[in-house]
Amino acid sequence: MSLYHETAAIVTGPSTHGGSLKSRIYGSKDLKSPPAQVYALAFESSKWSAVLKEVVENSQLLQKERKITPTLSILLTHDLLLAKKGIALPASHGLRVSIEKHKARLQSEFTRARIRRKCPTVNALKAVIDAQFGPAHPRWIRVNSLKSTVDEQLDTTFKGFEVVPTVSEVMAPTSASKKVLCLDSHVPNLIAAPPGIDFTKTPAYQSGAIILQDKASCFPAYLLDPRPEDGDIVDACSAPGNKTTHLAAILHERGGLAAGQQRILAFEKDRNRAKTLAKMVRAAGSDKVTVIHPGADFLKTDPDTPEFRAVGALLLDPSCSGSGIVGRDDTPEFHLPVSVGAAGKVVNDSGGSKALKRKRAPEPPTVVVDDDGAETVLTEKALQTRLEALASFQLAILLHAFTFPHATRVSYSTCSTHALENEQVVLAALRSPVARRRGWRILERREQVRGMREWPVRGDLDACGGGKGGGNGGGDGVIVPGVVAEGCVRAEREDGRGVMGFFVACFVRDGSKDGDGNEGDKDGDGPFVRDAQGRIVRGPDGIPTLKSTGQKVVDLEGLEEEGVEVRFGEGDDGDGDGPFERDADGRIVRGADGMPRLKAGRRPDGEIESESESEEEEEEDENEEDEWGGFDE
Ligand SMILES: C[S@@+](CC[C@H](N)C(=O)[O-])C[C@H]1O[C@@H](n2cnc3c(N)ncnc32)[C@H](O)[C@@H]1O
Repeated sequence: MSLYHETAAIVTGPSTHGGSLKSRIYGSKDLKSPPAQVYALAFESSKWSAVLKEVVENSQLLQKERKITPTLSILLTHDLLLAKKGIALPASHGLRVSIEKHKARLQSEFTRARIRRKCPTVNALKAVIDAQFGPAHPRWIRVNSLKSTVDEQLDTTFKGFEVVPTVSEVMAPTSASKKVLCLDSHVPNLIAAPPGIDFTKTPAYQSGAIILQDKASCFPAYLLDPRPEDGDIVDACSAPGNKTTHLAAILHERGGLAAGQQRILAFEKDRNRAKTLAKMVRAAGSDKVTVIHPGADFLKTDPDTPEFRAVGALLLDPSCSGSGIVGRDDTPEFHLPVSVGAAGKVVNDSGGSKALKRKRAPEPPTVVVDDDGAETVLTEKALQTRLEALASFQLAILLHAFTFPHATRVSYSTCSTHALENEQVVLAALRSPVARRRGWRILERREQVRGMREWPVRGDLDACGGGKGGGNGGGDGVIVPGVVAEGCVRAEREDGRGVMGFFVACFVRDGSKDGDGNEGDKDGDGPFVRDAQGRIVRGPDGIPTLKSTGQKVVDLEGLEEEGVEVRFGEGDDGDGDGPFERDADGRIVRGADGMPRLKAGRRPDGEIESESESEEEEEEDENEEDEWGGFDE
């Protein structure tokens, strides 16, 4: 069966699977054509079917070609007039021959339909159709403060754009390809532009001055609110690096990086994804302050290792079900053309105009998305099992972060809409022995940075145990559901705010409990010795000194014996230019994984590097540059 017959059968046939168009297609065991192709054809043809119905009826195609059913006529006309590659059938295939015979007539009816809609070009008509049916989602652009400023971008990349006050004006169908933008009122340095404008070819995008990143995905680093006094910051699950680079931008603005006080320690378990992370970090200009641990499982790190003694804050964005980013499946109505036969009878292959769109009955979410964006349709039971496994992994990451000796802030986020991965993980973490022992509590709404405090969509009260009340969000063992729910931040797809589905919460503690080394922090400004400006004092080796002991937090001499990985963004050694190899221009030389190379051929993992190995890495590194396709959202 051809792609067109299979798609027509899905579009018109009775649904045995129920649920959305996507789950019906991906759940069908009988399809011979690739499900993605069937879905794209069904969805796109539905979007265009109101226009194509006119084209087919006015060209009298159905009267002339009796073998083409009304459903097939829409699918074929769509590909003939709108698909880049035309009809996906061999040139001699009967269906292709039947439709291509009428190309000139169909084309001229299409032009008439376009003019009736007052669209001067096909692209203008496409923009109108996309705006009607495309996701109501602006293009979110984060100006990377490591490389540029909002003002600079308004004068260059966005020159000629009209600044409008609300994101709904940017998302309005009439704005689809208009030069309008909105400066976000919650997240600093964030701009919303219409989805129809492609920024990936702009110099700003290519140089890393702007990064395409959904607004909700900017919440974790912003809510974590890292400051110079927090010391080193861990990003536990980093690739592709949107939040890692956002952390760097925030720290840069606060002067922590300029003073060389802080590093970002970025973990990524998957080595391939760590390569993407390294590219993104380099392109965003934050490579000098970011130490990437490629292939490293954050859960296997030992928080008591001297390398982590200066870690004051952690950002946790672990793998999740991805239900917040599942593509919209709000399938448009499929308009069928009507053909009047010789006897004046209406000919129709499915009994009149049929809506593809199922009633929006509550249906269990059945699609999950992995870290690489691959979608899987699951039964409700399988979904529940998957969510439980994810939730226990997410909780493990959170509880591990709670044990870092000097950590006082931890953000936890997912792009999932399921309470099981969100509020319930937060509650379980607050109830955990380590949270109680070390005084971890939720960062209450009133304590959050302005933009997050003012963001109106909060956690699910029922999922937090219901009820309302004052009090606090943990810490001394008292967990008040209303406080926890208000402390949690949610983002909902399709609520008119133009964001993806997302969840974030931040945990804090005062750092004086549990004999964790902070007892020397009597003045409340953290565990390290500071200069008159309040900056952490580091020795020539870049290591801070603890107030409590007067000793450096890392005993470098002892490290090698202990087999500890020593990795610094920047540092000094005997000859004053740091421990890493540098090129003729003084730039740090990095391996294929983005890690700086230690001098004397010593790799950060402590092994001696052979010459041939190092050449291979360089070659690989060059190839990677070629593959760099820009930032992902
Ligand atoms: C949701 S993605 C992170 C997205 C990233 N924070 C960003 O904003 O670009 C989760 C990442 O965590 C990684 N990961 C999962 N488990 C991990 C672990 N135990 N240790 C380190 N990385 C892990 C996955 O490979 C994946 O790349």
